[in-house]
Amino acid sequence: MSSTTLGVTLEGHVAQLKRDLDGILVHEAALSGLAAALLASFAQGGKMLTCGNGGSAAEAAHLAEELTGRFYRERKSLPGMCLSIDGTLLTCIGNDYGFEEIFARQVESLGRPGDVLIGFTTSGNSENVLRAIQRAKERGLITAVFSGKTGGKMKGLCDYEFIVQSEHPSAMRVQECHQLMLHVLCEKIERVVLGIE
Ligand SMILES: O=C(CO)[C@@H](O)[C@H](O)[C@H](O)[C@H](O)COP(=O)(O)O
Ligand SMILES: [Zn+2]
Repeated sequence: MSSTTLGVTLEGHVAQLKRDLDGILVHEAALSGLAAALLASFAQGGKMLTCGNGGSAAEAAHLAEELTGRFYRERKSLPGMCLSIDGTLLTCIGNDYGFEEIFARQVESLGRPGDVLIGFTTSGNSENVLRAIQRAKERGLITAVFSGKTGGKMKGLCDYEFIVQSEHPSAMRVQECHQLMLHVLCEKIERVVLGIE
C-alpha cells in the first residue's frame, strides 16, 4: 500500500461520486414538488420536521438549520425543527418507550396536519424513521424520505421519495448525494421566498 494514498484515492471517490450525482438528476421534479409543498405548508402556518440516525441525523439537523437560521441570502426565518438532536429527550423516549419510538413520539405531539416530515435513512430500513413516517401519515402530515439502495421498507410510503442508488455499498455516497439535494432544496425555497426568478 502506498503511504501517499493509504490504499484509497480521492480521485477514485470523486469519479464515483460524479457517476452517482448523475443518477440523482431524475429527482429534479420531485425536489421542486417538495420545495413547493414546504412553501405551501409555511404559508399556512405549518412547519418542517426532520429526522435520521448518525450521519443522517446530521443531514436532518443541517436542513432544519438552513431554513430557520441562514442558507445563502438574507431572508425571514422559516420553521424547521430536527427531531434527532436533543439528547435528553432522545434518551428519555428511548429508555422508556424504546429506540424505535424516539422520533414517532415527537411527531405525535409536535406534528400538525399540513406540516411536512422529512426522514433520512440510507438503507430505508431504520425502524425509528419508519415509525415516524407512519405516525406522521396517521396525523395528516406530508411526508418525504431521502433514502438509498433499493429504498428498503420505506419504498413507496411517502409523498416524496429520493432514492440514491450508489455503486458503493456503504452509506457514504448516498449521504453525499443527499447533501447536495438538500442544498438545492434550500435554494429552490429561498428563491421563491425572495421572489428571485
Ligand atoms: O454516517 C454514517 C455512515 O456514513 C453512519 O453514522 C450512519 O448514518 C449510521 O450507521 C446510521 O445508523 C445508518 O442508518 P440508516 O442510514 O440505514 O438509516
Ligand atoms: Zn457518514
